[in-house]
Amino acid sequence: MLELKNISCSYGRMPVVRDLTLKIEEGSTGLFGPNGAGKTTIINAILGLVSLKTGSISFRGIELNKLKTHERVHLGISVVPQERELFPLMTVYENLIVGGQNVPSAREHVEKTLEEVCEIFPILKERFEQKAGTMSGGQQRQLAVGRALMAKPKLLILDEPSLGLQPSIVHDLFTILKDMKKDVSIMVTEQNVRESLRAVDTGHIMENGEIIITGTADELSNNPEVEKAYMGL
Ligand SMILES: Nc1ncnc2c1ncn2[C@@H]1O[C@H](COP(=O)(O)OP(=O)(O)OP(=O)(O)O)[C@@H](O)[C@H]1O
Repeated sequence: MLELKNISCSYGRMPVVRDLTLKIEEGSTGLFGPNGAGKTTIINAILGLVSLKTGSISFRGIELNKLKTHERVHLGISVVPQERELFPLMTVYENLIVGGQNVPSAREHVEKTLEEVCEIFPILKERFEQKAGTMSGGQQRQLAVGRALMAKPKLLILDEPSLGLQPSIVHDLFTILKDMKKDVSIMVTEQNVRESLRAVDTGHIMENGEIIITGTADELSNNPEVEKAYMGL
């Protein structure tokens, strides 16, 4: 579905992603690693917001390197950024509708997609008239995911969705993501390896801009190195 081939990115002279190769299949994948490992930079490179020093990225067989960000989004890549970036003064309903307007192929299905999103996140329907900025952190995260889904993506990328949420809410969110992967492929970056391994099929552990371990969720859960370094044991 998504293939990153030997990509490198830097900020000025500082290399941040180093000759990284990564293949993301349909289903769900986790990209794990500590603060500063380069996870967000990879997402920005996929969107074309950070340029590649070397390598190439392709999505469903189409090379992205020369495409603008909105063209990449139109191909079916939707990102939920770390900071959520909702429109806080607009209502929940308006935020969702805006999410469905960005991609031409999603526009004609807005009403149906809205129903589907509200089935996944019933709280959003209850709060349609509420201003997004007045909702709790967990509800705002659900809205951010819901808004991204309104674009009917083929690949949904979530950048550290657990950030700033209390553990019970994180648990619920990953349960929802686990169910959602039947309909849309998911790539999630996380520092919270333990929770996210419940929701993904495969995972990649990053350190210093490189992938150091790859495996299925089971393999990573049972890998003593992963347990020691990333699961607080
Ligand atoms: N715009 C920027 N300019 C300069 N350096 C940056 C910029 N953005 C990120 N960096 C640096 O690049 C490195 C990788 O950052 P990145 O945000 O990709 O990591 P991350 O794995 O997503 O971590 P986090 O959990 O903090 O989001 C870090 O050392 C960071 O300080």
